[in-house]
Amino acid sequence: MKISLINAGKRFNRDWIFRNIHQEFISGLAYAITGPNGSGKSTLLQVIGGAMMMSEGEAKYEAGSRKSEIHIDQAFRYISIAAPYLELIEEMTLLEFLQFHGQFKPFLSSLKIQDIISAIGLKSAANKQIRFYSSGMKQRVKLAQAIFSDVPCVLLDEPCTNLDAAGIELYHQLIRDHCNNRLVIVSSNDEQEYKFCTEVISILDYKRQASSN
Ligand SMILES: Nc1ncnc2c1ncn2[C@@H]1O[C@H](COP(=O)(O)OP(=O)(O)OP(=O)(O)O)[C@@H](O)[C@H]1O
Repeated sequence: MKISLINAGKRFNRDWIFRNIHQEFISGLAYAITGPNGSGKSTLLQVIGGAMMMSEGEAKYEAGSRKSEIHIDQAFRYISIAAPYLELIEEMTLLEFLQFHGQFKPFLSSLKIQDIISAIGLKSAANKQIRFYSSGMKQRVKLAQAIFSDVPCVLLDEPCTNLDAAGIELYHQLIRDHCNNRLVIVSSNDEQEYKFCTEVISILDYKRQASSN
């Protein structure tokens, strides 16, 4: 998969959050979007994922062995995202939630739902409603939903939110085991969340241009 941003800019009302981003994101590489609180990391991640319109410029999505171009309306089929602002369906148990999710976005074909539940260490809570989960347990579910979806691109916004040391280790394990040949983009200001990323993009580089234009 390849995502290309061409002259991408986003503003809210009169404030440009970023401008003039020319960047390619290519499968097999892991990218970090870094910057302080409120700098626009989540906004950029949503623009990349096609979940938020940009204010200027364009995004191009290509997938498959022939790198066929995908219309932005269909990009969601190729992309999964875990983010603090995305809610789980808390009335469901974990088992129900994963079964439900899998109907819309299938999981990696080598894995059964029980394997996914075991992989995130929530076997004993599989039949408990998610609303009774701790914040760290919910974060594990969000990571599973994104990383185990059978898509070429995984977007992770502050992936270690609420995770304890074991949860952080699990996160890195999931990345090592399941994300090698995929396109991974992490939005974070915490180095331990993106230490595996070889490409680091500082949103501040695109804010200077935003404020001087
Ligand atoms: N829907 C919106 N309408 C207006 N302003 C918004 C909207 N969404 C975000 N913003 C503003 O855009 C800026 C960037 O927000 P964003 O959430 O992308 O930052 P961030 O770098 O991800 O922050 P954090 O590290 O705190 O999560 C902030 O000033 C925020 O208030």
